[in-house]
Amino acid sequence: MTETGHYLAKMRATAPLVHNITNFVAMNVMANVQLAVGASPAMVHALPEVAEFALLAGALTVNIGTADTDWAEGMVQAAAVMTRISRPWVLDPVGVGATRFRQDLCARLLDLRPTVIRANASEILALSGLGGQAHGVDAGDPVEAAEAAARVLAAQTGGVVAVSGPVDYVTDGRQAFRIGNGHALMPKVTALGCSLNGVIGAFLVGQPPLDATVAALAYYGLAGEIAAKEAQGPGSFAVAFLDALAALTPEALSAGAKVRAA
Ligand SMILES: Nc1ncnc2c1ncn2[C@@H]1O[C@H](COP(=O)(O)OP(=O)(O)OP(=O)(O)O)[C@@H](O)[C@H]1O
Ligand SMILES: Cc1ncsc1CCO
Ligand SMILES: [Mg+2]
Repeated sequence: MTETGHYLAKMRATAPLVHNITNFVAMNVMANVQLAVGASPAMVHALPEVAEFALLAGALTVNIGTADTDWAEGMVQAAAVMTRISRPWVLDPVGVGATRFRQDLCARLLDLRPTVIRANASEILALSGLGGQAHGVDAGDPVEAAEAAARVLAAQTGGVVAVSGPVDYVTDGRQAFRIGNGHALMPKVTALGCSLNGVIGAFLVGQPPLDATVAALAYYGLAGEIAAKEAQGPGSFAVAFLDALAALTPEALSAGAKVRAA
């Protein structure tokens, strides 16, 4: 694999416009994360304009965390546009195991073949129909428990599947990687998983999906490690994390990335 820093440098050089249909909890955090990494975020979900806006973006992210009926239609319309014009899009099936509405919406979105699915282990298990022990939107299963489900989903969609957790697992159904970067404070700040989708989306623009996703995860986790060194707890960590994302250089990423083939 090419060095991870290469993908960060290329993303920053293009400063891609990323269209996000995300949840109310994540909107502000995610936009700030995307600005910190060097991308250009736009949070657009209104049904009359969402498909039109998708045409402008280099990548789309779809997160079902606080969807309602109109948002769901907008997600399907925008994802259909991206698939039709061969641009990348990322699906985060937040809390998919919890309700019928989430399951039905995710089934429609899976049919549109997301370039990348990024979720915690419990969501990947639920999405593949294998169950899982979610606590609402939080994971209750270890990453290893979802690795086989991730491979099944990747084969089904033809895309990349990323399972986040203490050690992330990424596969396209043929190759797989584990990324050891990250810090235990990350799941203590809400919407950091959601915001990670936005970083993956930015890395996907004009770059190969599997390698771009691995690089985005290593970058995100390494920024978490750096931020944790000065944080007193989840509050100061959130602030330090934005600073670390902005300050990390491609060279430091290549040096600090903990990526191994699985
Ligand atoms: N225990 C941990 N140790 C180290 N890194 C972690 C740990 N848990 C999560 N991470 C990292 O946190 C980031 C977000 O992943 P996480 O699995 O928490 O997403 P999520 O459950 O979808 O979060 P949310 O729904 O709150 O947005 C990833 O970069 C992941 O590697
Ligand atoms: C807490 C929460 N509830 C719905 S979406 C969300 C953000 C983390 O997934
Ligand atoms: Mg999540």
